[in-house]
Amino acid sequence: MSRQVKHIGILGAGLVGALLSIYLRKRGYKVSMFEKRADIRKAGNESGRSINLALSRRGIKALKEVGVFDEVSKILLPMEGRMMHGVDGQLTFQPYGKEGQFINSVSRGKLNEILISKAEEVGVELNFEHTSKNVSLDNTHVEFATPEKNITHQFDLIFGSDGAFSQMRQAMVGTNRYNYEQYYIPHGYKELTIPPTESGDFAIASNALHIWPRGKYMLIALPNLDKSFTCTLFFPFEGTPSFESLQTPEQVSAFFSETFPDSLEYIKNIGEEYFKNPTSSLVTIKCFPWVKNNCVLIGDAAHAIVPFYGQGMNAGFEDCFVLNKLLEEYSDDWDKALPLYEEMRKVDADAISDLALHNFVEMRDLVADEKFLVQKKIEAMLHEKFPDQWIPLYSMVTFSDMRYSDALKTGKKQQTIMDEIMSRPGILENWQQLDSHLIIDKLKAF
Ligand SMILES: NC(=O)C1=CN([C@@H]2O[C@H](COP(=O)(O)OP(=O)(O)OC[C@H]3O[C@@H](n4cnc5c(N)ncnc54)[C@H](OP(=O)(O)O)[C@@H]3O)[C@@H](O)[C@H]2O)C=CC1
Ligand SMILES: Nc1ccccc1C(=O)C[C@H](N)C(=O)O
Repeated sequence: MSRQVKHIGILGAGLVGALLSIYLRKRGYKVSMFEKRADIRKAGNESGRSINLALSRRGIKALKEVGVFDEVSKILLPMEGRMMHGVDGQLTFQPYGKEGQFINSVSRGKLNEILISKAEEVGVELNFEHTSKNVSLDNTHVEFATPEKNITHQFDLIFGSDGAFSQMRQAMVGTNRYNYEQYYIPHGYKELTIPPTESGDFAIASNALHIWPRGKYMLIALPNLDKSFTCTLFFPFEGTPSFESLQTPEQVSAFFSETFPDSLEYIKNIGEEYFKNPTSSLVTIKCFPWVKNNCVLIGDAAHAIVPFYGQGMNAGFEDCFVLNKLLEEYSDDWDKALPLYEEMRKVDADAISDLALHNFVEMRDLVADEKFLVQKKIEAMLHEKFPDQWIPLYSMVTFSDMRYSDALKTGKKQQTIMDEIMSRPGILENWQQLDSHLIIDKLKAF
């Protein structure tokens, strides 16, 4: 029987749920959104475990489509490249793309507030402090726990945008022949802060994403609107050094002065700061299908990825954009749109999931290697000369909207060619003499 959809329920008013609600309301549906937390516009959002987000092309495109980008643009801080901090305090800058291309540091809380306000403005029914407890995949209803009582609501269609530990996905996992996989990396993360200087300025350059790459782990810092930086230490849970091996303020202090010495000029009282915030874990989750009867997963609920490419939110926003395009194309025939949505997005989510895991190695290790930085320069040179024929992988992912799966495929071909080039003797000194036409021909023939 075909789906007749009038009333849609959305579980989770995080970034993806809130954006999705705007899309669907604008298409004319009655949309009710339910969020476990209190309204962040009133309650604030101080979790002490918030990695700053990097909004880029895909996310921006999805925000523009529903007319919310102008508002969002006011809270963005452009980052034009990576600023690497050596142990000796030496700084090396690596641009992300061509001149004028950048990614945007943005606070999750502030962005979420804008999206929720927009959802309210377009007529989405908002329900806070509603935790979905029981999703009936067969009857399309949900039981919610609220501070007063439990209540059940019935819908024509329900989206689970309730994040990495989705309650709706939990219900799906319990069904026959459901595929589910989760993987915790050996590292966790801890938030630290670089406050503004006494004169109220940024302590370090605000137009870059700062990295202290140290091989097996790293510290990063992204700028905030109040001129502070949110730093994140990505560090193994076990071994030496690790979260386990640093137990006292003295140990932390000694470790930081040895490993990230210049950071101590900016992070005040690291011994105390370190123990203020919790240590959180990092998980990759893959599952399929994303659609069961009239229940649909989207965003992190469908594909939780590690944060290292800065693409989790962009990918979730792109889910909304793609779904909306399919609904447009098939005149809101959900029976046609939903199978295509899950088929297309699953392949792309798997691709960005793998890319994100690899970008951790790039950020914590490769960016400290001269050879890697020269490879980036060669690829930038090729892109400059042949803008449509050689697009570096980072640019395909971040500054284009080609499918993640296509970017991954092309990136692998390019890497094979670059591996051979980088193995040539003297390449570090002579790279500017490379015959770029020959390289492009190789890629075409691949
Ligand atoms: N920078 C960071 O620290 C984080 C970034 N993100 C980014 O956001 C992107 C998009 O995330 P998105 O898919 O929207 O997921 P999110 O985790 O941002 O949002 C899900 C929302 O649903 C809430 N929720 C969870 N369970 C229930 C439930 N049973 N009933 C009702 N509400 C529930 C969550 O509350 P609660 O959070 O209390 O579980 C949260 O507010 C991610 O890919 C990632 O890039 C996401 C999380 C952290
Ligand atoms: N937002 C982040 C959060 C955590 C870790 C990395 C990011 C990034 O954005 C990395 C950036 N894309 C980079 O490749 O340098």
